[in-house]
Amino acid sequence: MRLNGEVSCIRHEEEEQEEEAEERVPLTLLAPPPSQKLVVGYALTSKKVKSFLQPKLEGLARKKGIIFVAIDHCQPLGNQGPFDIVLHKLTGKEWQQLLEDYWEKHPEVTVLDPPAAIKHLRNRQSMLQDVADLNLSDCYGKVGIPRQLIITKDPSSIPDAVNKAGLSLPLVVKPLVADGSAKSHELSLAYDEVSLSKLDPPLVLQEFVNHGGVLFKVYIVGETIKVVRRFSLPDVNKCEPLNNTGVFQFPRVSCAAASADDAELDPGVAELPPRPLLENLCRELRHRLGLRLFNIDIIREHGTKGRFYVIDINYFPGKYILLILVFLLTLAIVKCLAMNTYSLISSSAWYKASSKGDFLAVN
Ligand SMILES: Nc1ncnc2c1ncn2[C@@H]1O[C@H](COP(=O)(O)OP(=O)(O)OP(=O)(O)O)[C@@H](O)[C@H]1O
Ligand SMILES: O=P(O)(O)O[C@H]1[C@H](O)[C@@H](O)[C@H](OP(=O)(O)O)[C@@H](OP(=O)(O)O)[C@H]1O
Ligand SMILES: [Mg+2]
Ligand SMILES: [Mg+2]
Repeated sequence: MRLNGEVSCIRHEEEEQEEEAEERVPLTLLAPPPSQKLVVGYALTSKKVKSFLQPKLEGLARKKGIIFVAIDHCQPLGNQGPFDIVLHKLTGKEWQQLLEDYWEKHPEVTVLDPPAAIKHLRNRQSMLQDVADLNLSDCYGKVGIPRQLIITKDPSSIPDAVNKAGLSLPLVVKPLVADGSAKSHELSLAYDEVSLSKLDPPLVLQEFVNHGGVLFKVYIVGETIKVVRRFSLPDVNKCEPLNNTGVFQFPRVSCAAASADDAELDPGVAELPPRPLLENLCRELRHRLGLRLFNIDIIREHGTKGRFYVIDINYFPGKYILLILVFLLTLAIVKCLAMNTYSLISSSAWYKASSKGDFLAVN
């Protein structure tokens, strides 16, 4: 079995993604007529521009009739463009207001994704609410969220609150706000009750779920789902939690550049979540969240076959950018078709290719 986790060499991962996309996506079938251009306005942080808008991607997009144009996020959007699609990942009320004002006047523009829907993911409580409400359970497994407690003030009351809620130690301590800032990714593990009163709310305290040190990153791009394995935190011995005391900060493990490609993993840990279960979960979340570009982090409780927990949802993640390009191309074609400017031969060929599921596969 080939493990497809994070790889240490960025180039290697880019090449792999490109090969995968080329294998799966009949890109030649996806070219709108040369006269038809799709303008994608983007409002991204400089970090995101660097990781997403790589020259190779821009070049490929241009060949397919997609042009990326930087949006000045301090000026009204109506004075810029016109845009067919607005792709954005910026926080801030001013930007949100500018975008909403623009969208109200230009409902024909595709906004990836609606600001209100993204906002839902900026709070770790509301982020997982839809997964909890969904309470998905079928013959392939069960998907829930870890038991958790939200603390907004008074750290001295935390030990009592944890006791009352019946949460067991250790607890994963996460900042309530998940706005992409470095601080919002500062997580720690709290091993004892006394240390809990030294924490700095607003926080989410989440029960640690043993999962064999491997997590699944599920990328959702429109209708497409892509799953990879990443190394995660190792299991903790819950029978002797008192061996450890204190609060330990841990680094962004899931982003760490550690390859799982050649790792010898227990098959029960490495096995991907069942595809029908993921398809069901992703379809539901896509609708409930109203998002088209996001990823979910999901873990399998160690020792179980089908007990899964969603622990994190991120908007417009950094990987699988070629899938995003393909998604933009499909939007371009849909637009061309709507305007009747796309030839029948090309469209039927494209539909044939896409309905074969060439690039919709979960693997
Ligand atoms: N409840 C949990 N049980 C076990 N491990 C957990 C739990 N919550 C988080 N982790 C571990 O901590 C890591 C970081 O947690 P989480 O994904 O919530 O943080 P994040 O900062 O939002 O990460 P990302 O970089 O994916 O946005 C996870 O990848 C996983 O390894
Ligand atoms: O692409 P993967 O490895 O899945 O990691 C993503 C994280 O999961 C996201 O949380 C990051 O976004 P934020 O920093 O905005 O949370 C996201 O940051 P990005 O927006 O800079 O790409 C990625 O680091
Ligand atoms: Mg995560
Ligand atoms: Mg996250």
